[in-house]
Amino acid sequence: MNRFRKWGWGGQAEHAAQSSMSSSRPLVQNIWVGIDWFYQQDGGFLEAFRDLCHNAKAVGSTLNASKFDVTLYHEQVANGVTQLCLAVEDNGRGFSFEELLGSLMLKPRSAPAGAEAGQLSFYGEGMKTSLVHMMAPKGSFCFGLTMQGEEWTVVMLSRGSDGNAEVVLLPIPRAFVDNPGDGTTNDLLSHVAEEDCKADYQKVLEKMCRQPASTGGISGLNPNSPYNWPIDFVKVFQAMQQRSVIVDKNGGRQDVYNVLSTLYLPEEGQQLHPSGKLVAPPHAPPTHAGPYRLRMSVLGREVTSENHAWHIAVREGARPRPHRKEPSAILTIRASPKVHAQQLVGREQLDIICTAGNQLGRDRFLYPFCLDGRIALVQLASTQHGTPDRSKLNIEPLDNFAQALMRTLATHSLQGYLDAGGDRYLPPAETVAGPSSPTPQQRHQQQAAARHHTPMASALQHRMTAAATGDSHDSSTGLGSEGAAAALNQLHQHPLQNGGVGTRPSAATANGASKRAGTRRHAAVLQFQGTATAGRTAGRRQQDRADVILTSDKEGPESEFEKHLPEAEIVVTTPFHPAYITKDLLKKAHKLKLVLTAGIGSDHVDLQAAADNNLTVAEVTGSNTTSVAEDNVLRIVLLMRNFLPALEQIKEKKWDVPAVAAHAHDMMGMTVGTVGGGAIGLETMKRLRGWEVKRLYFDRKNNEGLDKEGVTLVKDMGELLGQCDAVTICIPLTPATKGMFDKDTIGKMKKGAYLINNARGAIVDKHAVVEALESGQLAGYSGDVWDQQPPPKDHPWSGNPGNLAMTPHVSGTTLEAQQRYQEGIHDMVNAWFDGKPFDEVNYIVREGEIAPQYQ
Ligand SMILES: NC(=O)C1=CN([C@@H]2O[C@H](COP(=O)(O)OP(=O)(O)OC[C@H]3O[C@@H](n4cnc5c(N)ncnc54)[C@H](O)[C@@H]3O)[C@@H](O)[C@H]2O)C=CC1
Repeated sequence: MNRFRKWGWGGQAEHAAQSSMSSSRPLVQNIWVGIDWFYQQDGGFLEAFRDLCHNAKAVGSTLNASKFDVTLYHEQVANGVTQLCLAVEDNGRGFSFEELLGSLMLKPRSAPAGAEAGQLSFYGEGMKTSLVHMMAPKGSFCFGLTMQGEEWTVVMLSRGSDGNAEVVLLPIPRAFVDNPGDGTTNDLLSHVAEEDCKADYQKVLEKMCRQPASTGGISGLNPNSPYNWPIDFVKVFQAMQQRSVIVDKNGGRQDVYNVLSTLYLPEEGQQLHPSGKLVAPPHAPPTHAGPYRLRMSVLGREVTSENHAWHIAVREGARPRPHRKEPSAILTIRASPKVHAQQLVGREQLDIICTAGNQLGRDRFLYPFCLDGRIALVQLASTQHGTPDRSKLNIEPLDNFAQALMRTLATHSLQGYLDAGGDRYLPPAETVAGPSSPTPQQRHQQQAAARHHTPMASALQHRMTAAATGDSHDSSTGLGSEGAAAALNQLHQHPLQNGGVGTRPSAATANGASKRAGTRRHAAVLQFQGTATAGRTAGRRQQDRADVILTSDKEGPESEFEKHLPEAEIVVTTPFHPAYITKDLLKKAHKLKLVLTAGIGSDHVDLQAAADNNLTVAEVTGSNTTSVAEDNVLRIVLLMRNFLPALEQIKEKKWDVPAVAAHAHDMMGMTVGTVGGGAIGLETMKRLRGWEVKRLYFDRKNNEGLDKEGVTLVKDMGELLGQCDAVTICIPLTPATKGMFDKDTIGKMKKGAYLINNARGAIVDKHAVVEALESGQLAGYSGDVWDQQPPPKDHPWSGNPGNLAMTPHVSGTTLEAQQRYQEGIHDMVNAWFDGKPFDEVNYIVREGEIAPQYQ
C-alpha cells in the first residue's frame, strides 16, 4: 500500500477525501480543530477566513453531511491582536484525521493577508498528541507530527508562493519509532521501504529538513527563509511523549524559536537558534535551581506535581458550541511554556479546568479534554496585559472567575475543578520559605523595604496582618497610639482658645450651656483606643477651662465613665467608645447637655432619648469622610484581588499562587455601587473614577455631586444590587436601615458579589452574611463595623471565618482624620463655652429634633 498521502488545495481535496475514506486508520472521534491566526490588522483576512470556513463546511457536507460541523469564531485579544478560531466538531460518528485535514485544505478565495503567524492544531481522542503547525505566509511551509494511537505521522503543510497549499502525511515507520538511531532523517529513511514511496519520503523530508532555502520544490520554499536544520527525531519523540509538540517553519518569524525550543527541549532558559545553537531567549525568565511546584486541588483533594508551574488568570470566553448538548464551557487556556497540559487533564478525575490568559498559543492543548464534557476551561483573556477598552472586545466580558466557575458548574453539572496556578517564575518552595540567614538579594529587599517603612505603612500592615490572621480584636494597634499622639500634638499646637478662661466659662450659651461661671466642670469624656496615658496628657490641655475626665474604661456600673457621668455636662465619645449612650445611661446623666461624637455616626447615642431630654447631639461632619471613602476602596480592591489570603500565605511562609489567583479579579470593567449617596458615598465613588468601573448609587434622594460625577442613580435598591459586583454601604444606622441587608436583600445581590460595610454593623444581618458567604451568594464581606463593639467572642464574624475580612472599627481613624475631629471637637467645645452655635451640618439633635439623615 502506498501510505504516502498528498493533498492540496482545490481539486486535490476530493482525492484526499476519497483516500481517507478508504484509509485503514481508525476514525477519529470528537476531534477539535483550532486554527489560531494572529494578526495585527483586519485587512481582508477575516473575509478570507470566512471563505475558508465556508469551503471547509461545504466539503465537510460533501463528505458526509452529518459528519462534522465547522464554526468560525474570532476574538480580539490584547494588543490589537485577533485570534481566529475554527471549531470543527463531529457529531459522534467520527471521521479520519486525513479526511478532515483534506477537507480543510481548501483554497480560500483570497489568500490570508496580514497573517502574522498561525497554526492549525488537531486534537482528538485516540490521538495522544497531534499537532500541525501551519498557515505560514505564502512561500513557506511548516510541519508537525501527529500521533494517533501508536501511529506517528509527519504532517507537512506547505504554501507555495502562489498561495496554494499542499498537505503531505508521512506515516513514520514503527521500526523507526522503536529504534530511531541518531534520530536523523536518514535514520528515518532507512526504515522506509521502497514500496512505501521512499523517494517521496526523501523528497518531502529534504524539503522539510535539508532543502536549501533557495530551492523550489513541491510548494516553493520561502527563498529568504534562514531556517534550515536537521530534525532530531529522538528529541522529537521524547518531546512528544512528554508534551505537545509544535514544529514550525513559517518563514522566519521569531516565534519559531519558541516552537523549536519546545520541540527540542533545550535546557531551561535556552532556546534553539536557527543556527542550531542553544541560546538564551531574548526574554529569558529567571531560572531557579529547585523544582517548580504545581499544586492542584482536585475535587477537594490536593495533588502536587513537581517541575510544572502554571500561570493562571481566568475568564470565560463565550463561543459557539454547535450541537453539543452536554458540555461544556468553551474555553481556552493559558499555560506557561513547558507545562505539560496533558499530564494534568489526563487525570481521570478532573471535571473542570479553570485557567487561561492571553497566551493563546498554549490553550489548545487542552481542547480534546474538553470535548467529552468532563472538563470545562474558563478563560479570562486580557487579564495579563490589560486591554484598554474591554467593550471593544468581541468576547463576552466576564470578569468574575468565581461567577464563571459557578455558572459553569451549574450549567454543566460539573463536579469540581482543577485549579492549577503558579507561574514559571515561581521560585521553589525552599526559596520561598527562606533560608535562615537572608541572601544578599533578600537583604537588599529588606533594606529597601525599611527605607519605605513609614508608621502609616506599619499601621496598615499591622492591621492587614491582623485582619489576615483573623485577629480582629487587636485594639492595641500602633495606629491607636499614633492617632492619640497626633491628637495630642494637635492639642499642644492648638490649645483651647481664650486661654486662661478655664475657670471663667462664657456667660452666653446659645446652646443652652450652663452659666456656672467660675466653677470647674466635668466637660469631656474623651477616649482614645488603648491610649490612656496619651489621653491624660491630652486632657491636661483642657483643664484650665473645665474638669476633664479621660478614660478608655468601657461602660458598666463600675466604670470610670459611669462614675463621672452624673457630673458631666459634655460627653465626647468616638462612636461606641467608651460607651453606648443609652436611654438608661442618660437617666443617670443629670447634668448632661451636650453629646459630641468625635467622628461621624451618632447612632450609638439614643437619639430619640436625647431629643426627649432636650440634649444637643453633634458630630464632626466630614471629619473622616475621606478616610472611610479611601478605606471603602481599599476593601473593595482587597477583596477583589483576594489580597488578604495572599498576605496570610507569606506570613505563614507559604507560596501558593493558584490558591490566590483563582479568586483574584481586576477591578476594571466591574460594576460598583453604593447604597447611600451621601458624603462618604460620593467620595468613595469619586475615588473609583480611575479604576474604570461602572459606578451606581442608590439613595432616597439624588445627590447632585454624584450626578455631576457621572455616577448613575438607580432608584430601586434591588435593581442596583442585581447589577453590582461590589456594593458598599454608606448609609447611617437608623430604625429604617437596621437589618436592611438581611437574607432577602443579600439574595438580590449578584451571585458572588462583594459587600463592603464601613457604615454600621447593625445595618446587615450578621447571620445572613455568614450564610451568604457559605453559599457563595457573597464572594466576600469586609468592613470595620460590628453590631456590637467590641464584638463578643462568640460573634459569628469573630476570627474572620471564610472570606470575611473584618477589622476593628478603624476605617475613619487615620491620623489625619483624628486630627480633623480633634479640631472639630475643640471648636465645638469652645463654641459651647462661648455660647456660639456649631456648624449647621454638625447638629444631629437640636431642640428636640433629630436630623433628617438619622430619621
Ligand atoms: N466606619 C467608620 O469609621 C465611619 C462610619 N461612618 C458611617 O457612615 C455613615 C454615612 O456617613 P456619611 O456619608 O457621612 O453620611 P451622609 O449623611 O452624608 O449620607 C448618608 C446618606 O444615606 C442616605 N440614607 C439615609 N437613610 C437611607 C435609607 N433608609 N435609604 C436610602 N438612603 C438613605 C441619606 O439620604 C444620605 O444621602 C454614617 O452615618 C456612619 O454611620 C461614618 C464615618 C466613619
